[in-house]
Parts: sequence; C-alpha cells; structure tokens
Amino acid sequence: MIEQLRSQLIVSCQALPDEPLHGSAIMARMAVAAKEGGASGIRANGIEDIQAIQSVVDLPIIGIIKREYDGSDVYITPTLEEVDALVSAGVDLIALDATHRARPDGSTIATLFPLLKEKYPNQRFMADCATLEDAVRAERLGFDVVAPTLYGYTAETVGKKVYEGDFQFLREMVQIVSIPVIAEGNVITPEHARRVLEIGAYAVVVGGAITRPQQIAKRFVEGIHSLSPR
Ligand SMILES: CC(=O)N[C@H](C=O)[C@@H](O)[C@H](O)[C@H](O)COP(=O)(O)O
Repeated sequence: MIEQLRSQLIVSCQALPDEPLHGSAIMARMAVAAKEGGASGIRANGIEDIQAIQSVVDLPIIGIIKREYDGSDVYITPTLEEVDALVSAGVDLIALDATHRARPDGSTIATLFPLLKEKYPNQRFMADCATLEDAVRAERLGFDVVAPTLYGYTAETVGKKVYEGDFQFLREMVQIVSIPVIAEGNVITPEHARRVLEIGAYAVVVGGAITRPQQIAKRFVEGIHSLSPR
C-alpha cells in the first residue's frame, strides 16, 4: 500500500467541529473530489469521517483521531484507545504524534509504540514529527514512514514553516532517516508539491490548500490587500 503512494498526492480531508465544512458527508464529498482530481490517498480524522470516506472512495487512507486531553499537548492519536479504534476501522496507515511530549496517560512515544507494535504487528504506522530527533527516534522504534506534520506546531518549533529555506527542514529529514518521508504540513501550491518530491519526499500530503476553503479565501484576500495601492 505504501508503494502505491510513491511520488503521489494524498489529500487530507479534515474539518474540526469549529470549521465551516465540519461533517462526515462533506468530508466524503471532499474525498470524492480529491480522487477525481487524481489523488492517490486520503488522510482523514475520526471514525465517522473515515467510514464515510471508505464508503465512497477506494483509495488508501491515513487515519488519525484528534482528541484533546487535559494535561497533555498531544492531540493526534494520543493513546492506545484511538489506535484501537483506527485499527478496527481498517485504515491502511495510522498516523500518530511522534514527538517526545508526554501523552495523556504519562507515556511517551518511546514507551507507547512498542506496545502498539506488539498488539498490531501487521499495522502500518506514520510518525507525525516536529524535529529531526523525532524522526530518528521514530525510525528506530519501527515506524513505517515519518512526516514533518508537527513542525511549526509545538512549543519548540512554533512559527516555523516547512517551506522555509527551500524546504531545508524536510531536506534534513530526508537525509537523516532511511524510511520514506512523506511531506505534510504547509504544502500550499502545486510548485511546493513538486519541489518536495524533487527533494526526496516519498509522497506529499496537502490539506488546507485543497480542502479548507476558508484558508484559500484568506490567501486570496491577503493577496488583494498586498497588491492594492495604499
Ligand atoms: C498540525 C496539525 O494538526 N495537522 C493536522 C494533521 O492531520 C491537519 O490539521 C493538517 O491539515 C494536515 O497535517 C495537513 O496539513 P496542511 O493542512 O497544512 O496541508
């Protein structure tokens, strides 16, 4: 299944409860649209969205469950409970936060992941990383793929964008691990998508730039204002 994604576009179809397109029926239509556009995979959040998407497209799915717990900053598939649900849903690849941060039950990825592998030896896992250390640790732990998904979204990386310095961070990640690196997070243009593959990313995930119209509209509005005479 991972082979199927080589050099291809994966579209992340996500809208949280506070977003205008929230709802599994809408996310399923987004996935159909992504497939019509040529996407080879879908990333989706939550069992409801995943099942709705599985019923209309036959593409490989990267599944996550975003859940916030008191006392932990980890929200992408934080505990075994979310992994159990994603395995039951039958997603091809389960992505989880692979930073060093403490998880809700006090575990870390280094203590949780071996348990997941033991329980689900045939399941494939993707590591959502914020740093190069995260990626190295993820490879050592036995993840199948890594991604810079959380680069810019943790206290130590806040404000950083993966495309800065011609995708410098991504290039370093590609060099430091030997498992596939999927470029994810702030890939905003077709040129970005092409560039990350040139740099050596195995595949590319694009989310908001395709499936979050509020982000797309905002970018146009900002474009207009930056062009208008002052
Ligand atoms: C940081 C975080 O929570 N990222 C989430 C992970 O699944 C999603 O909200 C992103 O949309 C996804 O990673 C794709 O990225 P972008 O939408 O920038 O193309």
